[in-house]
Amino acid sequence: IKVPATSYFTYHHGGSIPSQNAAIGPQFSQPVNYYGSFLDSSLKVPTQMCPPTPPPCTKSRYRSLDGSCNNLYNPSWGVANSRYGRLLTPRYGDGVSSPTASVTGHELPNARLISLTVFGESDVPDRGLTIANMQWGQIVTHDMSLTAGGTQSRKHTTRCCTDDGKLIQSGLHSTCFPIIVPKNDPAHSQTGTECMNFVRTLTDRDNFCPDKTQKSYAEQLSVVTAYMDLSHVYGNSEEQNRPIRSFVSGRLLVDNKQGFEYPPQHPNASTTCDLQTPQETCYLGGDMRINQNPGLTIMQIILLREHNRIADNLQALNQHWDDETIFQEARRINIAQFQHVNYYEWLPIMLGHENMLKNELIYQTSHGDYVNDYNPNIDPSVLNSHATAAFRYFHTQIEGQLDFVAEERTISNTIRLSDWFNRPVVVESGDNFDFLSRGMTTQPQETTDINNDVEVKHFLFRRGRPFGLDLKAFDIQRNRDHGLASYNDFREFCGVGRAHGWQDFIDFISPANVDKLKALYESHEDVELTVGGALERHVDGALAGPTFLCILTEQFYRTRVADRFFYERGDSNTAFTSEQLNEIRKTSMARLFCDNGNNIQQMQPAAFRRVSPNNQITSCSNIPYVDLSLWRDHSVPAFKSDYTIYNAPLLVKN
Ligand code: HEM
Ligand SMILES: [Ca+2]
Repeated sequence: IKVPATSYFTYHHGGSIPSQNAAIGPQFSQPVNYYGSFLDSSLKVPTQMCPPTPPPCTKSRYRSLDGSCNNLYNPSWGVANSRYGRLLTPRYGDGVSSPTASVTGHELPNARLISLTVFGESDVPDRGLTIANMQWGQIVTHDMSLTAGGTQSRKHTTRCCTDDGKLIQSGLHSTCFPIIVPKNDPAHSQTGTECMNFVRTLTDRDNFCPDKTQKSYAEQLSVVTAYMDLSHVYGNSEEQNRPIRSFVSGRLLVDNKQGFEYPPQHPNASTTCDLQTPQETCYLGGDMRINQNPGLTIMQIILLREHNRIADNLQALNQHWDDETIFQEARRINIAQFQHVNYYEWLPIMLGHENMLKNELIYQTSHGDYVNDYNPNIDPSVLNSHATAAFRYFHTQIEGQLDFVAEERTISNTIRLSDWFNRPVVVESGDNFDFLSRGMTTQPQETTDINNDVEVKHFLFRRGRPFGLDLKAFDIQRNRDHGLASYNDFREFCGVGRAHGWQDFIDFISPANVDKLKALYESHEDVELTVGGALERHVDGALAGPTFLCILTEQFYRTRVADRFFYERGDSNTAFTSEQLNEIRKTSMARLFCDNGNNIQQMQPAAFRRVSPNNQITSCSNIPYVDLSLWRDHSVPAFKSDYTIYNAPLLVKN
């Protein structure tokens, strides 16, 4: 399919707002914050701890932990605990903060019902991609955003439903927005569950300091740095970073078990993991979601071990460097490698290589070329439409059965995802780390389509019970909670074309699916972004339809050009040497598995892709590596001369 000429392909480049259709009345969303400047004043914080204005930024060689001072003109852009960005004004039911309602004023159709009737649950293996591709996506997500006040780990402390699945009738908490289970639900009717606990995201209206930039409607807060800075490995503040550092030789803190490094034990395990015994492992990392599922935990451990591997190399090369210098230099290299894998290996699979080149998300670089297009006018905030709808579309790629795979790539065991949510012990017993890593790089992910695996559709976080939550229903409910503008609003914004009736959706949505929507929603204006976008036929070469692709493309453009520390920059204060940059560009997912498994000897060079005649398993020694000897520093601590830490105050307590 070809995308219409007026589409997103060029829309973020001349700095102009896309033209508006004059026929659109004021009831429809209009672009706001196109280049975003509303965040440039104070942040909202609980009244009792409104901080003084932060001190002016010092020009550091290193990123702050909370993201502050990345943008020197707007130091609070992209920081942890700030607002998501918006492309279009929200559609709250009351225009201020209540969940989206139908244009008729009625409630929107039940989220679980939409999940059950519009979205399927067939398990179709992807023809080309491995589970590692899906799993890396979740790692990218966790670096960029996390809704405030939520938890994805265990039972939420705010209860909207009773433990036996009934709606709490009186005194319902103001943040409750439970999903009511339809009467004839194929799963939950078996156990009599009538209510799924769902808690609304905290916004800038929830008990914060006075702020002159307060708008007439609520904005949700994200608790992690918007920058692609491995905040999930290093934490989002000094307070989160300190307990996970060893303060020796620049290393992150690890527990040594059978000779291998694992994250330290969480001091309050029972609050975040679903332990079967009090002794069971539960990890502490830079992000509270580290224990959520085994594949994610493995990726977090790989990035943790990679930090320590780099630190050990730097220490050996530079005996005169102190702990802080090694820590910051290793962190800087680890982030650079991560950004490289994201922009040059992973995102092209998701967004399409051509699309990325065309929109200048990447360039055709050679050797050590710098890319100097940093733009301090662009707000790096993660777009609400990206985090709450477009990027969540890839939940369709989740595979619910995880194979254990031996070095010769034979399957020795298979586990159910829902037996291991928030129980990371599975990754550290015996050879499981390597068996699961090879499973991830052997087993196909599920096809990017309208299906969601039953393990996340009926059994999410089931904690030993027969059934659990529904991730698709959650995504739909979250879309309403955040009051996202409608699918049709985004179609127009993205140049896909505003639909004037149901029939106009059939350009990208199959007639059968349009009929399903028509049977559920009262108006075509009611169809939500997370629903409509997920039904679109994909754009050639990408894994999303034109509306989602527009949002994803815009997001990853901003994430790169709004990051002063992006690894390809040539700025003399922060740049790698051109030779070092050339080395960073050799990073690959395959090499990360090789270097950080317990004992992984072989891998296919393109680990996000299935083994094939063009992508054969080979010895790790054949896979290119980053030569860290280029970081030998002859000029005694040259790096330390302009090194300062910006000690940002904690803005909002989690
Ligand atoms: C086994 C794999 C995964 C599981 C179990 C999982 C589960 C979840 C859960 C429970 C939430 C919070 C739902 C809510 O309360 O609103 C969530 C949010 C999200 N997920 Fe996933 N997910 C997985 C993989 C992925 C992948 C592969 C991607 C994308 C490539 C992704 C993207 C997102 C995004 C963008 C959010 C919102 C983040 C935020 O701003 O808070 N997830 N996921
Ligand atoms: Ca981050």
